[in-house]
Amino acid sequence: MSRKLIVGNWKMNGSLASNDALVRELLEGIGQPACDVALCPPGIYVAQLQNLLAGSPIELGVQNVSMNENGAYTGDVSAEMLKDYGVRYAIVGHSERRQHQAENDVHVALKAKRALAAGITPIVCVGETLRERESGMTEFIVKRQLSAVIHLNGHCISEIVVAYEPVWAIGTGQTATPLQAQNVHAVLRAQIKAATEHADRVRILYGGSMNAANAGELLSQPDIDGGLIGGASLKSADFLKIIAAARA
Ligand SMILES: O=C[C@H](O)COP(=O)(O)O
Repeated sequence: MSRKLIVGNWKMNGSLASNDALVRELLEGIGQPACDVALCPPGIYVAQLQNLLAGSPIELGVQNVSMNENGAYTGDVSAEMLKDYGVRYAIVGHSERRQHQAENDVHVALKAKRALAAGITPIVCVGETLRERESGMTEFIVKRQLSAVIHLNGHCISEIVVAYEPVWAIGTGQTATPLQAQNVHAVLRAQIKAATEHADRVRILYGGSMNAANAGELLSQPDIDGGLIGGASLKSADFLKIIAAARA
């Protein structure tokens, strides 16, 4: 497996001043990381982050991308526009967008397609709610979510990143155990293997209350290739510790 990938998803947090301070602290402490690292600020700060991260080992990502090409889509930002700003990754299908913006599997698959067409790597989020887990539907839900993306993107599937984010673990402090996460990652890995002979290129990240204390054990699981970090990515010391825990 290739280098691990650690992605900070700032969600709707930050300001010009606090972004500047956080990125400077990260750049002072990061050295030569043993993994790939990216930050996904709110879209309005993409230009600021492009400048702050220039020439650094940290790449730029975004939290969303339009499912449409340029045109009459008020309020949308296209993958082509994001590419203009040096964006390397786009999170698609985060559960907060599925829940609050009514995004469905088809929207997510289209967003992944637009990102790939623009040369941006989509980070496709999948994950079950607590009720779905308790009903024994975890495998069915994550496979359904990923299969929509596979169906629309065909052989390009080897170019995506997948993030398994159990909804019940996001922002709750209730992390999936390493075994719970590994079991779902193994299911996703098998699904990707059935879709492409290049499945080994696809990194599967874990997200959901990953922090400096639990990152090492989660990242040591055979099918966990990195992390998608929310709250802990807003604190430079914590995020740097997670980066340090991510060795190939
Ligand atoms: O995108 C990140 C995930 O939603 C995880 O967020 P969290 O680390 O705050 O639980």
